[in-house]
Order: sequence, then C-alpha cells, then structure tokens
Amino acid sequence: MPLRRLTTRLLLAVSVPLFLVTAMLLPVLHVHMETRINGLHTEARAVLKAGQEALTRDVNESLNSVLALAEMPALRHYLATHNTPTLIEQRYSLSEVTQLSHFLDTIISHHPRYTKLVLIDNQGNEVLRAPQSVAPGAQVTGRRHQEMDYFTEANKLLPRDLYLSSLGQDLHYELVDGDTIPVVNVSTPVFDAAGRRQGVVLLSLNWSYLTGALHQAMRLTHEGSALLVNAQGQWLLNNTTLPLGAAHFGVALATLAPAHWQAMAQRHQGFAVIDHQLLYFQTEDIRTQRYRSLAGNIYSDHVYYPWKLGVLLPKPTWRSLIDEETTVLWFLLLIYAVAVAFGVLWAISSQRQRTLRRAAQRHAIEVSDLYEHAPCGYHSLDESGRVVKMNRTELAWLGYSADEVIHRMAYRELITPDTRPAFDKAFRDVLEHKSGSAECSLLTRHGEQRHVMIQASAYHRNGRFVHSRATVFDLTERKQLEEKLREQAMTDPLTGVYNRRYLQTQAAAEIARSRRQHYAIALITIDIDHFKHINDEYGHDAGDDVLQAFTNTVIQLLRQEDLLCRVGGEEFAILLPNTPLAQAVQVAERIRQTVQTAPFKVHEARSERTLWLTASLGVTSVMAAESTLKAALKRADIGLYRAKEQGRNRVVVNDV
Ligand SMILES: Nc1nc2c(ncn2[C@@H]2O[C@H](COP(=O)(O)OP(=O)(O)OP(=O)(O)O)[C@@H](O)[C@H]2O)c(=O)[nH]1
Repeated sequence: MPLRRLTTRLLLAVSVPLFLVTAMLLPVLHVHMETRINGLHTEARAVLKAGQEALTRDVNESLNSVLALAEMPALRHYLATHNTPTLIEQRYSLSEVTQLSHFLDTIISHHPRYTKLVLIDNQGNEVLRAPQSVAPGAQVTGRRHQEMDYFTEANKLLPRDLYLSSLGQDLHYELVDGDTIPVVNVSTPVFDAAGRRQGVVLLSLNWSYLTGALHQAMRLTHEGSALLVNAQGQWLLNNTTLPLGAAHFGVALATLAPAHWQAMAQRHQGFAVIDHQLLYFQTEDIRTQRYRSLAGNIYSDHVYYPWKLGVLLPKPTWRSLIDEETTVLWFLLLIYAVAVAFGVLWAISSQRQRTLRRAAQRHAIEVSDLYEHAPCGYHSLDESGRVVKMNRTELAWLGYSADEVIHRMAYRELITPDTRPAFDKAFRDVLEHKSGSAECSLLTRHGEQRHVMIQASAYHRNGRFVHSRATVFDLTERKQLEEKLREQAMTDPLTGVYNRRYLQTQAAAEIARSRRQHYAIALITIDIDHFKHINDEYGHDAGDDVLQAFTNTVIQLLRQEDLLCRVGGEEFAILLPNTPLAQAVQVAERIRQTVQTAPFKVHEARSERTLWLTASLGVTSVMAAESTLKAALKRADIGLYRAKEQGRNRVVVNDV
C-alpha cells in the first residue's frame, strides 16, 4: 500500500511539473515561433526585393546597351552601306570592318551577360555578328533573319523602341562554348542620321547568366529557393530547385508544383504557406520599367510581358526551431529535469513526512493514553490557578467531567479548606521558584475526601510562565494502611480490644478533655481468678477461648465511650469517662456478677465444655491533678490485689 501510494505520488510529481512547465513555456515558445515567422516574412520580402532589383537592373542595363549600340555612328554607317551595296567599297575598307567586328567582339566577350550581337539589314540579312563563334539558335537557320520575330517586330518600331523576344514560349537557345543555353533576344531598329531605317540590332542575353546572378543577389542558402516563371507559368530558371523537384527551362509550373502556381497565378504579389514552406512572390513587367532605361516603348510578342519572381523559404517548425537553437533545447531539458527532480524530491519527502507524522500521531496517542490513564493524577493550572488541563484519573477521583472543571474551576476550590493553605503555599512556590509540593485533601463531588500529595513544576516559554504541571499521588490507601498499622499496634490480637499502649495514649486525651469539661474519670482493673488452672487443665487454646469469651461478656456490659483494654495476660482495664467512682463501682460489681454467672464454653479435642469463672476487680478514680494514667493504674491494681487477697471474686475500691 505505501509502495502504491509512493508510485502514485511519483507519477504526480513527474507529470504535474511537466504539465506546469509546459503550460508556462508554451506561450513563450509560441511567441518565439511568431517572432521567427515574422522574421521569415521580413527576410522573404527582402530577398524578393533584392532579386527583383538585380534582375531588373541587369535587364535594363542590357536594354540600354542595345540602344547604345543602335546609335553607334560606325554601326549605323556600316548598316547603311549594306542597304546601299554600291557604297560598300567606297566607304568601308576591310580593315574598318575588321576593326568594327573586333570592337563588337570585345564588348560581347567582356560582358558574359550577352551571348551575341547581330547586325541585320533591312532585308533581314545578317551583316555582322559578334562573336563569330556563336552558332545560330535552333530556330535560326542560316544567317537570314527575315522570319524571326526579333527582326520583323523590331523593323516596325520607332527609334529607341525595343522588342523583347519571348521568354519561355518560343524558346531560343544558343550553343555557347559547347553549352546550349537559353537566350532572350532584344532588338531595336537602327536609323541613320537622316532618320532612314537601316536595319536591326539584335542582342542576345544569356539567361542562364542572368538567373545565376539572380541567385547570388538573393543570397539564398541551401534551404531557400527562387522561383521565376513567366505570365503563363513557364519555368524561367535553368536550374534544379530541390523543394519542387527537377525543373528545367520552359517546364510548366502548374505541372511541377500545382499549388505554388495556383497561389502565384491568382495575384500579382503576396505570399502563401504551402507544405510548411513560405512562398513570397511578386510580378514584374520590364516594359513598365522603361523609366529606368533609355528606351521609348518596349514591346514583346505577348500582350503582357511580366515575370513572376518568387522565393520559397522553409517555414520554421518546432523541430527546426530546436535544431537551430540547441542551447534553448538544453535549457528546456534542464528546466524539465529540475522540475521533475523537485517533484521526485517532493514525493519522497512528503512520503517520509507522512510516515513521521503517523509515527508522531501514534506516539502522541500513546503519550495521551499514558497521561489520561496514569495511576496518578495530572493537571495544569494557569497563572491564576485555574485548571487548564486534567487527566481522566484525577477527574475520576474528583467525580467531575472535563467540561465541568477545565477552564471553569480554580483548583483551589477542589481542596478541603483545612488543607488549602498548604496548597496555596505550594502554588506560590511554583510561580516563584518553579517547583512546589503539598499534602492536601481533595474534596470530591460527592463530598468525600481524598488525601493526596501534589508535586508541581512550572512550564515556561520564552521566559514567561505558561502553566504549571502537577502530579497528584493518592495517599488514601497509604493513610488507611498507616491507620491500620497504628490500630494493630494498639490492639490486642487475641481479643480485639485495645492494649495497654493505647490505653495510656487515649487516657491522656480523655484526662485532658475531662479537665476541660470538668467531669470525673474512673478506672477498673480486672483479673480472671485462677486462670493458670484453666490453661493447665484444658490447654492453652481453651485459655484463649476463655479470654475471648470473657472480653465479649465484659464489652456488652459497657457504654460505647467506655474503653476496655487488655493490659496483661488475663488482666484487663476499663477507662470510664464521665463516671463518678460510685457509678464505676456499680459497673465493676455488675461485671463481677455477670462473669460469675455466665457459662464460658471451651473446645476440647472433640467436645465442648462449659466452664465457670470468677474475676477480681479494683476500682479507682483518676484524679484531676493526674495527667497520665500511671498512678490510677497503680491504685486500681492495689485494689485488685486486695480483692485477690481477700479471697477473689470481689470488687475492692482503692481511691486514696
Ligand atoms: N491461654 C492463655 N493463657 C495466658 C495468656 N496470658 C497469660 N496466660 C496465663 O495466665 C496465667 C496467669 O497465672 P497467674 O498469674 O499465676 O494467676 P492465676 O492462676 O489466675 O491466679 P490468681 O491470679 O492468683 O487467681 C499463666 O498461667 C499464664 O500462662 C494468654 O494469652 N492465653
């Protein structure tokens, strides 16, 4: 049972702290998570902005380059000579062509952003290309560009207008240094100084290079990805984007990642959370960015020419949060460990406290039982002597209930008036000297007295008297025993009447009283005649029987206040208070006559025998001047001897 309780407590001790700590930490972690998510939004916006600006800047610079080339006098002139063949030999030497070609080669080769530059005359014929090594794209056959959109569309434009070939839909690829790369063709018409149309300049942009620069500008880590699609949702990056799987230039995002495309297609900009990833996107239309270039109008083969740039960042999860901040994890584990440790300590200590409490309760019950049922009384009194505590033993002695005594009675009221002074002194001693004792008599509810010894001490707390603690010993039995012993010492064991010692002590009191009350005291001594003969004839036991029977006979002849004592073997004395001598003589005579006529039965071996006795008596008065019985006894004895001498069975008065 205790093991089960300990197990339950341990479970509570572990689960409650865990629950509390979790309940406390959850809001904190939630706020932390919110902060991280807000930070992620800010980061996504910043990354998106950086990417968008980089891409726009690069494209705009490219557009400006095309416009600048179209306005180069040498290039204009070169195209003009082509449109007027007769002028070729006149105006352009081979070295000049070579020089122009080298110049353009230098420009293109120093700008990895471009793949090629092509000069096309009004008929769609390619008149110059830089660098020479770049092969035509898949859809460019030969060196004739009459059918190509970048020629046909640009050839219709006004000066400083630009035409961008499509991204994605009609893809253009070129073989550059052995790699097939997507390109974006930018073309613009070339006019001579007279405003005559002389051809078209085509600049092909290396889209792989531009998007590579985009990644760098966005500074994406391996966890983030860039998304770039055109208005139709075609993938415009030539790389592999891990979260979305393998992607290549021109693939439809709707196929690759339907949810992402759905989110991006509905709005121009915004964000969405897809599969624990945060997608931020923004639509950009380079044609509306012309204020950043020198272009007039920018055209393309579609009504709209936007691209949608997006950034995909993993949304933080609890797991990622913890992985990132291992210190926090350890801190959390530490808090949990501390909470659990405290809980376990609490469980063990509370179990121990419970055991100790139970032991203390048992001990208290035992102590209380000992206190309540001790063979002696216990009580405590306050400073005024009022009972504040009393055990059942003492309550039983007194015959009161606890409710009647405790906080209701002063202990003094329970003590007989004659012994109160002793109690008062002892209580004062306790108050002043910390201990005291007194022999008192308790007055019970039923009016009886109980002689007790009280031993008390004071209980102090912080130097102040709180209450007394008293032990009460019942002396009644001891008193009774003492009385019994005293009586035994004063009583003749054979006959049960008092002995000589008692006679002498009691006589002194009687003499004193007679003196106070002025009455006479008489004394009679009695001796059985020839008692030795009874012993000798019938045995000692028969003699004892005779002594007992004799005593009973005499007692019946006396008053209650007369005192019969056995003062010798077969010799008795009777003290007669308030008795004049004459009356005493009458008593003595009555005794003599009764003894003479009374049959005394003695037991022999198997029979009973009746004996007849006589007794001799001496009578005297106790004189007023005598304080002891000594002289009176002597006088009575003299009277007795005289009676013996005169033949026994007679009363002789000796009152001189
Ligand atoms: N059975 C018995 N005999 C006792 C007791 N005390 C004394 N006696 C006897 O009493 C007798 C007293 O004898 P004595 O003093 O000679 O006197 P007596 O025989 O009575 O003769 P007188 O007094 O002269 O009449 C003795 O034999 C004692 O032994 C007693 O307690 N029991």
